Amino acid sequence: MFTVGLTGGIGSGKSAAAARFRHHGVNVVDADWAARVVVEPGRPALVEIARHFGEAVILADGSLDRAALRQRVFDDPAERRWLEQLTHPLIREEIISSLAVSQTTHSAPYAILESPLLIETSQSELVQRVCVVDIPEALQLQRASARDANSVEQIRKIMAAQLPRDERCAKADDILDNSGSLESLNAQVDALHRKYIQLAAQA
Ligand SMILES: CC(C)(COP(=O)(O)OP(=O)(O)OC[C@H]1O[C@@H](n2cnc3c(N)ncnc32)[C@H](O)[C@@H]1O)[C@@H](O)C(=O)NCCC(=O)NCCS
Ligand SMILES: Nc1ncnc2c1ncn2[C@@H]1O[C@H](COP(=O)(O)OP(=O)(O)OP(=O)(O)O)[C@@H](O)[C@H]1O
Repeated sequence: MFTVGLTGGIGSGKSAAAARFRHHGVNVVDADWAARVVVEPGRPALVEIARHFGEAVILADGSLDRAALRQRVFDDPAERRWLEQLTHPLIREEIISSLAVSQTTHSAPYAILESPLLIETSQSELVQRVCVVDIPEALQLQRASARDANSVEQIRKIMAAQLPRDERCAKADDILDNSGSLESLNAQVDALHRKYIQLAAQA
């Protein structure tokens, strides 16, 4: 099925845009969700993580202590790369399975892959078009820190591990400007939805 990649840095508004695409009956597959599934208790990747980082990243109930691992990997790029080489191939497989159900379960003629690291990884091979949710970096920092328990310092480190704004926008086929209101974002998504229906029909 024709698939559009929806990307943007942390706190840019991908989830907000994705919610509007879902409202139109589009199957939105979320890479952050896939990243959680592959490290659930009982999955081999969680055993590997515990072996590499130690029991300090495992909670009493046996699940991953995400805050502890976040601290470890965004403080040390080598540790982040280790985690990525383990999880990214698994995340990709999970995404492929979730995209496969689009045709049978959703009314829209195209699917969305929502991913913060679409352009940074081989996930870009899974899409025919790239849509970037764009906001100035200062606003990104402000919205992400208002939402998360993460400190401003930690969000800066996460942003540093992602593509710079200009490089991401340079790879975009379409750009959603989310520096304004949610109403403005929704109106832009509605226009893109109409465009993607046409593109899917031609594909
Ligand atoms: C380090 C982990 C455990 C922290 O979990 P936590 O629940 O705190 O954050 P969550 O997964 O919701 O991610 C929040 C945001 O951080 C950013 N982020 C996450 N991982 C990465 C990464 N490897 N590089 C750059 N940014 C990242 C994204 O913008 C994401 O939306 C988790 O992010 C993780 O497992 N990351 C590695 C897998 C990955 O690359 N996921 C990104 C989607 S493919
Ligand atoms: N246009 C807007 N006006 C005001 N607040 C907004 C707007 N768009 C999104 N937000 C808020 O900004 C925060 C980040 O948005 P959202 O969660 O959609 O970003 P995201 O790109 O999915 O982030 P992440 O990569 O961290 O998952 C949320 O608290 C959201 O409610």
